[in-house]
Amino acid sequence: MTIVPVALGRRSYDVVIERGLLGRAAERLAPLARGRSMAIVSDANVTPHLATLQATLAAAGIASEAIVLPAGEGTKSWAQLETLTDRLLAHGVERGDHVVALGGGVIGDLVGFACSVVKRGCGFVQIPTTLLAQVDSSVGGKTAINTRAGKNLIGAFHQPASVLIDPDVLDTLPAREQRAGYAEVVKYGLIDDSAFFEWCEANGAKLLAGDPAAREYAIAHSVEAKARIVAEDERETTGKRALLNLGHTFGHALEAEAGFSDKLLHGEAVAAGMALAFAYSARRGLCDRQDAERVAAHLRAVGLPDSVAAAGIRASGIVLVNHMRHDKKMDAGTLPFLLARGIGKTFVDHSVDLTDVAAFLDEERT
Ligand SMILES: NC(=O)c1ccc[n+]([C@@H]2O[C@H](COP(=O)([O-])OP(=O)(O)OC[C@H]3O[C@@H](n4cnc5c(N)ncnc54)[C@H](O)[C@@H]3O)[C@@H](O)[C@H]2O)c1
Ligand SMILES: O=C(O)C(=O)C[C@@H](O)[C@H](O)[C@H](O)COP(=O)(O)O
Ligand SMILES: [Zn+2]
Repeated sequence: MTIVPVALGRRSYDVVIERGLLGRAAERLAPLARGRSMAIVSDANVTPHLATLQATLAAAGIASEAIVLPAGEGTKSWAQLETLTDRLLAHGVERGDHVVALGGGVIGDLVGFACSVVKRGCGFVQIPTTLLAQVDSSVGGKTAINTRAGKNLIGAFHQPASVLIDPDVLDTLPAREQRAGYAEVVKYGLIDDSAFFEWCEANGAKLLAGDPAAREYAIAHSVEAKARIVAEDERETTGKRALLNLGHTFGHALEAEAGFSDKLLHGEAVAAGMALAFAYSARRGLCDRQDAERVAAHLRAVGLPDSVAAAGIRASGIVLVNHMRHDKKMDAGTLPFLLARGIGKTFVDHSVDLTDVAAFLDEERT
């Protein structure tokens, strides 16, 4: 078992990582249940794991009500937020209760946001069931839904009370979703840990094939990296947490162009976005072209997109840049960009000209 503390003063919590933990989750959830029925929110593809969780709770004498929402990015919407908050209120959730988010980043982000507003805030627990959610979205308290204007534009910071990670639930996750989650694993190496990027180059294929040791190492290492950054800059005000946005300004623009649909998964968009951030850094003379090519080569090697075209997007540079103008990092008309001086040397650049980014994206298409 690995326990990673997320140190946030009175909002501190532990991330527990242990194979088979789902079947023993009642031990950790009992104190949070307070003898009341727990609402468990999940999606239609996670029902086998939902059954395991409800059975272990029932065996421990804890009642639960399942709220099963449609799967997919479209569920991070006003409509599903309304459905979910209505269901939570009908369940009788109190401010002192803890709602369980059992699913990927979509369920985690939606449930976290719902719990930040229901009765002006109730507790929640993350039990992430995708690689992406285990290495990234379940930790750190960013919660949100998407709107017509863009990705994650309506949301709140609301920390979970606990994060319970069972790597074995990934056995049922489709290969494409494993790859998408792996993009956020690679991200930690690219941000500030070149040794971890080398580990990814050597072990990424093994991890994606379901090797338990590689999987557990990647999850623990990623959670430790995220916990360290979030503890330093919980609300993304100092620039430190913004590093976790590497590849996301490009990536969110690609996702918006894909209509937040299964055509392009978040992790796939982030993979292409990270390759673009490195290629743009090289074009600006900030980092060696070999580094940019090495990043792209690793992403391609594991089957992730490394360009706008490989992400299946045909939009012009200006169309993509217009999506970027909605980015939450926008500050008095300028958009801080996550660029790199090399692998493991990501930094925030405040001098990026969006017209130049549009020109770069147009060149990149040809
Ligand atoms: N809050 C954050 O810090 C943060 C960080 C990264 C990403 N995100 C958000 O997370 C979302 C993406 O999350 P995701 O990649 O987990 O997507 P997801 O939640 O849509 O899950 C991916 C797919 O896998 C299915 N699934 C989940 N667990 C499964 C399992 N164990 N077995 C079989 N199928 C399973 C789901 O039903 C879905 O179809 C995006 O909206 C992104 O913006 C948030
Ligand atoms: O936790 C963070 O901070 C991140 O940036 C993690 C990202 O992987 C995640 O996709 C996040 O939701 C993006 O942040 P946003 O503020 O641009 O929505
Ligand atoms: Zn992300």
